[in-house]
Amino acid sequence: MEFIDLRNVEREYRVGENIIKAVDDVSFSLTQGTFNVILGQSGAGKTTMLNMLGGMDSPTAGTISVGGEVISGMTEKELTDYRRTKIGFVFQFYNLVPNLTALENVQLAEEVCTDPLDAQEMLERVGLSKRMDNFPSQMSGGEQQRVSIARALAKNPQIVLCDEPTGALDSGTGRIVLRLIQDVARDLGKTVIIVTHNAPIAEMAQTVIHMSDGKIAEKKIHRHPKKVEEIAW
Ligand SMILES: Nc1ncnc2c1ncn2[C@@H]1O[C@H](COP(=O)(O)OP(=O)(O)OP(=O)(O)O)[C@@H](O)[C@H]1O
Repeated sequence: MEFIDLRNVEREYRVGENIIKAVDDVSFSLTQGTFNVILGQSGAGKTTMLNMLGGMDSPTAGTISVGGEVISGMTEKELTDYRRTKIGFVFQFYNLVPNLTALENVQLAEEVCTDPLDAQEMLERVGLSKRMDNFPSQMSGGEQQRVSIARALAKNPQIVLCDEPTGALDSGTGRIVLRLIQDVARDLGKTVIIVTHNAPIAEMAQTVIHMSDGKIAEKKIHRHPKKVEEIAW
């Protein structure tokens, strides 16, 4: 079985009389240590998928396994533990703590994880060795996103989940951030999943899960994924 494995996953929402299938009978698998994109238009079911992979939500049917462990039937407490130890999150709007410095934001990982990586080293890896004592408000959007990447990696997670990580950045800064996620995650052997509506980003991925209307419209494997510099944005 692959590292991440989804079988016939559904997530239904009941709104009044109606049932909405945000994710509808989705099956796919992803290999450990790869760079993957879940692509889709607004309403396709990407966030619902990300929430289930990240242990914030559970499917109403089907199974999700990660590293041989079935997460779809976990209790709230088990899911909290899973989120805390196995997943690093990178969000569109960074979600840094405003009154903590860059270093302190990354050090938060040490408080919640059993096997964290060194916060200073993670900030050096993302090119911020000179900005460790800066507060988020003293940094550009791209720099704040680099702090949030360092924070996600410092947890030493198995999976890095990124929700529109370049959505608030100009294209040049977005490229730098994507290259960083790709390079640092590869060096550290992490499995990356980026959720985006931005189709060119998918060309960088080894696997693309294209979602439409809650279903998989297409699954693509790129034997030779493009470098971020080769992508027409
Ligand atoms: N809590 C909820 N209650 C009812 N319907 C929901 C809920 N969350 C999502 N949905 C519905 O499920 C579908 C998929 O939503 P989802 O947020 O996963 O899409 P998305 O691809 O992430 O979209 P976007 O890019 O706009 O964030 C949509 O039709 C949405 O309205």
